[in-house]
Amino acid sequence: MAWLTAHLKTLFASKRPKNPPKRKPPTREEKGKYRATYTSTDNVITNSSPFQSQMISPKHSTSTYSSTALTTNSSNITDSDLLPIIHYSELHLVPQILTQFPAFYLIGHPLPPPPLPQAKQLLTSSDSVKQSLIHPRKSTVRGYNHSKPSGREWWDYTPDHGGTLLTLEDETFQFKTREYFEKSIELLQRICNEFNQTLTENGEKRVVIPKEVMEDIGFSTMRYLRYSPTILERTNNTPKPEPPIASSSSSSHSGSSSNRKSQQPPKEDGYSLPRMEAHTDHGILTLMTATEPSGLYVWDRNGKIFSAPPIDGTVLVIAGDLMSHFTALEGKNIVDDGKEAIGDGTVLPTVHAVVLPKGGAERYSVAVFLRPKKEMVVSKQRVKKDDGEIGERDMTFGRWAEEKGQVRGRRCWMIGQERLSGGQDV
Ligand SMILES: O=C(O)CCC(=O)C(=O)O
Ligand SMILES: [Fe+2]
Repeated sequence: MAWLTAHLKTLFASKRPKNPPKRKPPTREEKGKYRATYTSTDNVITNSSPFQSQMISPKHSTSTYSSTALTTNSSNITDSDLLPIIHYSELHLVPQILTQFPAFYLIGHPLPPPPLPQAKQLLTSSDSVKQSLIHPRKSTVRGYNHSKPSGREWWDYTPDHGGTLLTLEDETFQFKTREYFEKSIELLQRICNEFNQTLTENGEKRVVIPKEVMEDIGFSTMRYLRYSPTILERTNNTPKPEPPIASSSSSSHSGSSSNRKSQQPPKEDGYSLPRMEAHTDHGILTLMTATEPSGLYVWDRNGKIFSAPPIDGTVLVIAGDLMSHFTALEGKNIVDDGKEAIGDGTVLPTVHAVVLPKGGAERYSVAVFLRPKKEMVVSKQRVKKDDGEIGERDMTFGRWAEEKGQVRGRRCWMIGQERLSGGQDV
């Protein structure tokens, strides 16, 4: 496992990609062009959007879209930290965009409205209903789960058996859930296909993402999440100072201090706001949508943070761990070669976290995870054989996920960002 820890460190300790794409600051003319396109052409994004992210329209050259994002090296969140928005008709831009941005919004897509009402319906069901949706073997990726100290609960869809297991007995709920899941997976598979359209030097298409990802839903799933101050439970392990001697005799009942502690209202100090710790997703791609208030943040490979609020009509797409395996430099693998395997076209997994803003409102979100079968080989790993020769061993998706799970702090691969994760696993 040392290899994995070392690998995680090299991936994210690197401040810059090995061959960072050269980006020139936008000229005044380019900036003007960007504004003109934004307001006058596609008219898809309106100024009513509270977050005016950049639109990558069919008329844009790829050199234009980095204009606002390259103006600062700071990891502070500023107004100019905007994620790109691309149109469904421009999916071919995705392989390049994901090397330059940790996420993008997709507009003009064929998905039905996001099943946020269904997320609310399920996650505000009675406790007995929720208990009945817990997986018999307590799987945390199937059925209902909660994490009270993090103020969130979630439910993972089970696609097998037409989505009829561990679900609500409600036809509309089941229909809308299955429909959104299936259409989202199709969309993510289409995006994957774009990675296989790049030509090699011989003019052949380079298969970056295994074909079976496009043909099989594998271990894909969809998650409904609810973040709420009412779920939060104060679990501060810091021992409380002993009560003063004078009063201790009268209050020496055992457990009184912890009782007092649990009666305290949750303190809104960033560690006790509803949240999900910084992490990367195991799979290939994740599609997300949420209600306000948002609280979703993504990091790029240089440690720069982008806020990723919901924007009407769009979905947000981020990269999972497997994208870095699939898009590593030819002949290298990220497990053994670390930074050396990262080239201009390598997509790193997107570190992301949710922290609800202070104020008490709830947040619902839907995340669709494109994941292969557990047995799918995602890369080769070099091993020293008994006779001293170097051989290769298959790294399957299942093994990757399992070994990542054994690394302490596994979900926060980003060195130096421990504060957001609270240094804890989830
Ligand atoms: O709630 C969200 O928006 C993010 C959920 C997420 O990152 C996850 O479930 O892995
Ligand atoms: Fe995630």
